[in-house]
Amino acid sequence: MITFDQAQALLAAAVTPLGIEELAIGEAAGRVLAEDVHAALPSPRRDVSSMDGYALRLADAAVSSTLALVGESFAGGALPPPVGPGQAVRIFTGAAVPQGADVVIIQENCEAGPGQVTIERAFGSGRNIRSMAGDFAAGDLLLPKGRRLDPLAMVTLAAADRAQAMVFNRPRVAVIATGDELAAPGTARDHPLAIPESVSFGIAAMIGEHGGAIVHRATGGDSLPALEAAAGEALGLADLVVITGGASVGERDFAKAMFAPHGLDLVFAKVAIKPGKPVWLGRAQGKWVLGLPGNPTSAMVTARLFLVPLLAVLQGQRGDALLDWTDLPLGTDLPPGGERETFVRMMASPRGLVPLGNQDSGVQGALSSAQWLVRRAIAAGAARAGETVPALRF
Ligand SMILES: Nc1nc2c(c(=O)[nH]1)N[C@H]1C(S)=C(S)[C@@H](COP(=O)(O)OP(=O)(O)OC[C@H]3O[C@@H](n4cnc5c(N)ncnc54)[C@H](O)[C@@H]3O)O[C@H]1N2
Ligand code: MOO
Repeated sequence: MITFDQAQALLAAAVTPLGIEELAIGEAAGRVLAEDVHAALPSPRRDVSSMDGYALRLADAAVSSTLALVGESFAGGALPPPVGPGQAVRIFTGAAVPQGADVVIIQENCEAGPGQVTIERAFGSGRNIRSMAGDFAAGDLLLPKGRRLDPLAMVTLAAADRAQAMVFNRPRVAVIATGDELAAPGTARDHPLAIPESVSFGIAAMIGEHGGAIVHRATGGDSLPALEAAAGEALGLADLVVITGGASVGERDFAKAMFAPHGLDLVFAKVAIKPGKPVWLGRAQGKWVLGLPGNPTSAMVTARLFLVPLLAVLQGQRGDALLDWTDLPLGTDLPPGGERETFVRMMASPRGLVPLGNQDSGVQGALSSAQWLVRRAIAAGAARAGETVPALRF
């Protein structure tokens, strides 16, 4: 059996990004940039006021002085006239600072009269002026290739004055859940031998959060001919097929077998991890196939550890960038590690991380309380409360 690191290296070596396309900015949220984005303009474009008030010369800014109002400056309005000695311009937030002015006194410290303004109160040392290009200059690199256009990056993209962006294609993903016992949520109560099909809903949500588009969903029983047909249909529609269940060694574990007539080539199968040992990755008809164990906790842990990096690489990112372990303190002692590398489901507490009480691979009830996966090496020694351990956001 290969180790977790070996499996990650095989994934990174085998998988390459999908194609790229140009999208209008309004369509690009959530995509990954396939180009560097440079600023077309400086920001701010010129010296602008950061407050509503009066622009004047610092030399004229004594308390009780009265200045002649010679114009006004609005954001997006005409450029104001210059300010000379003894003069001021009415100014608003974001508006151009007139030539000659080097301070804006906020209006709360002034009293305006007809054609004039008097500085009534002492003001602080701030000039209330944002300098031209103080944020970025024209030509500056604002967003690198590989950056996901999350809500914050969307602001930066628009500020670069870009109407469109080159982005990686969204991976089209098919999700197949297998098992004769599975029934659609809401219907299991009607069949004494059925259980709700839960896993694919978590997997589909994770795919959506990481930039994939679900193009097909199916639930298959445990009959091989029907599963072979389902595999063919999914391969025809998607860049990636995620199949849950049937990954182990049971008589009706057909997840790999159903892709065999479609030319399945395995990248790896079986990894020395707990939970999730039966996870496998392959390629068939030029499409990726990721097999996850059916046990709900195992499926979600292996999705976080393999599906998320796989989606990242398909979208031009480094898969290991999504495996960003942080050292965090334990809130309790941990027993020694076993013969498989273990990913312990943990919650944050004021004392540090504490494991969920039930670490069984089949857990569904407490799964929503799991916030972190703590990595425990094969045969790791016991860990004490207060020690730091590598943790990954689950
Ligand atoms: N003799 C051995 N038995 C097992 C081994 C082994 O090495 N030797 N490995 C175990 C491990 S580890 C795991 S993990 C499981 C995974 O097996 P499968 O991927 O074949 O999963 P299934 O048998 O199909 O299902 C396991 C369990 O999960 C439930 N399930 C499956 N799919 C769903 C779903 N979509 N929604 C909700 N629940 C689901 C299923 O009913 C089973 O209870 O194998 C061990 N066995
Ligand atoms: O590896 Mo399985 O996921 O332990 O139960």
